[in-house]
Amino acid sequence: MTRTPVNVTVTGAAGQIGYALLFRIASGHLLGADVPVKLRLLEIPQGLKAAEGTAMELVDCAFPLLQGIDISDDPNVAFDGANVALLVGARPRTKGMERGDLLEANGGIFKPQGAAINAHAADDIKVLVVGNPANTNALIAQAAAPDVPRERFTAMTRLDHNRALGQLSKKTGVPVSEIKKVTIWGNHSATQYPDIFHAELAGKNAAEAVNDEKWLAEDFIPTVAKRGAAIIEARGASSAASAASAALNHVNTWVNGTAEGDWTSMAVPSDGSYGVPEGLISSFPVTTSNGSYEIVQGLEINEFSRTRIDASVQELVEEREAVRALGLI
Ligand SMILES: NC(=O)c1ccc[n+]([C@@H]2O[C@H](COP(=O)([O-])OP(=O)(O)OC[C@H]3O[C@@H](n4cnc5c(N)ncnc54)[C@H](O)[C@@H]3O)[C@@H](O)[C@H]2O)c1
Ligand SMILES: O=C(O)C[C@H](O)C(=O)O
Repeated sequence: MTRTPVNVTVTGAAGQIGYALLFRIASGHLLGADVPVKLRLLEIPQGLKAAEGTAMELVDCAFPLLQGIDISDDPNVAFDGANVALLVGARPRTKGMERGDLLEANGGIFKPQGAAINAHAADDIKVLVVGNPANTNALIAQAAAPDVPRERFTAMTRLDHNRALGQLSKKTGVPVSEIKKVTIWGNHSATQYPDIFHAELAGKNAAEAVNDEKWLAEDFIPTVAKRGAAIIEARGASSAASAASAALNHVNTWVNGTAEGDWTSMAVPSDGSYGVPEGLISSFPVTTSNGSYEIVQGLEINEFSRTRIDASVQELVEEREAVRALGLI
């Protein structure tokens, strides 16, 4: 039987993450090697020509799974029938811009996009927000989509999760494939907390195996948390291929499930678990199956972790207060 194609909407399609993402979606890395897709690309008017160029290249790849590409600058068109939405396009911080200005500018993007998702997306819509500040942009889009179940709005901390795996592997020599149960808590920002106290390295507790709290506090945590800035410094542009790869991982895991004995990190609406105020879109350890996720329960949080989780969550609280004051949620 021929499968119905899945409609995947990508915003910011002509940007650098978009360029690293679209070819892999079309070749089956988002949903699976047997799932046909239709791409719906959203750009601002100035980005349409470049998006058309990318669409020409996608056609030229003759991907067997790609069953159509539509391009629009109208969110109501781009989200029509969307089953998966990757909200990548965002307003970057420019010189002289305060955090409040950044949140307001992004409100102008994510509020109408949330409303368009509410009005036009498919009933099974799953949303991943990549564009920064990702957690709070997801909150803005969610607030504008009251008819969509709130748990369908998520933000990306999978890149941070993957960065943590990479750093642990580099330190210990244990291959990434044998590292499990790493967690990113909180915001996708420099306050995030990469936690290895529950992680396993080749079956052994990672914090015990590493046994080096100085490295943990002074090297591992800041390296992971500030990796985005380090990439910008080195490349002169923010992470693109690794961000695209993490976005594919996030959705693929959400749809197809976490491996037995492992979990992943996703920023999802809090249900109050681990003292994170309800409704904040904060990163947690989650397991997924049958297209749903659950926050891992019952983990013991030591003092070292508690302070760091609370600091990142406090930043999210402040961002929520700021967008509330701006009338965005
Ligand atoms: N969550 C993460 O882990 C993570 C990692 C890396 C980058 N990011 C963020 O992802 C975002 C995109 O990064 P990039 O490198 O692709 O940026 P980019 O500037 O190369 O591309 C952004 C694209 O979005 C488009 N755009 C802007 N407003 C739009 C709108 N209203 N509708 C549709 N498209 C719109 C722009 O025209 C541009 O083509 C940035 O906010 C970046 O900070 C997040
Ligand atoms: O775009 C940025 O500011 C950095 C990005 O969020 C990243 O983590 O690489």
